[in-house]
Amino acid sequence: MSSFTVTRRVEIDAAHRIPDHGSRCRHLHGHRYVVEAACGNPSLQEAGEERGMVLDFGFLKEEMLAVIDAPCDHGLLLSVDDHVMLALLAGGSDRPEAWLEGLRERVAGQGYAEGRDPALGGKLYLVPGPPTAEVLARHWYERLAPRVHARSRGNAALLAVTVWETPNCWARYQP
Ligand SMILES: Nc1nc2c(c(=O)[nH]1)N=C([C@H](O)[C@H](O)COP(=O)(O)OP(=O)(O)OP(=O)(O)O)CN2
Repeated sequence: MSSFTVTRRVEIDAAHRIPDHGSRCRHLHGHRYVVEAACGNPSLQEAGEERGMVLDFGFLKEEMLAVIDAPCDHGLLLSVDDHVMLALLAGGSDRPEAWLEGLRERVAGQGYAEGRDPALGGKLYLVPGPPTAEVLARHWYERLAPRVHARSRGNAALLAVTVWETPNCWARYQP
């Protein structure tokens, strides 16, 4: 059976750290992340403005910018369990415990928390585990998949998300 795949790439700059890492990756550092989303469809759409397409590249770009670029570009990607970093940032809040509790509730409820940190005012994006390339690939897959489905009116499916941390290291989530 034939099938078609389209892939869109977005790039962001972000900082992270891997708190449990035994070497240098436990220290706060940055990456030029490259994120690729691959979408598939066994056949091309037959009507409307997406006729002849799996999914309009432009629609995929809009969804990736909303889910990845807007909350994370020039941001700080942390684990909700990174108590050291979160305690530092909470120092900028009038009510640090309430701020931390709010973040924990949002990560438990929806799988992530986004916003501004009260110390530096920068973008802060929390995920449930260490922000490795693997965890981020799975996380962005889970956020993007329903948007791809909706945006293609149920025609296309998100197949995989690939996250490049460096030009030589990448991880892919493909359920
Ligand atoms: N399986 C994974 N291993 C590592 C991850 C990861 O997300 N998944 N992340 C890191 C660090 O964040 C680090 O920034 C990248 O790894 P490292 O080996 O240090 O990369 P280099 O700087 O040597 O990469 P070059 O492309 O060679 O410059 C560690 N491991």
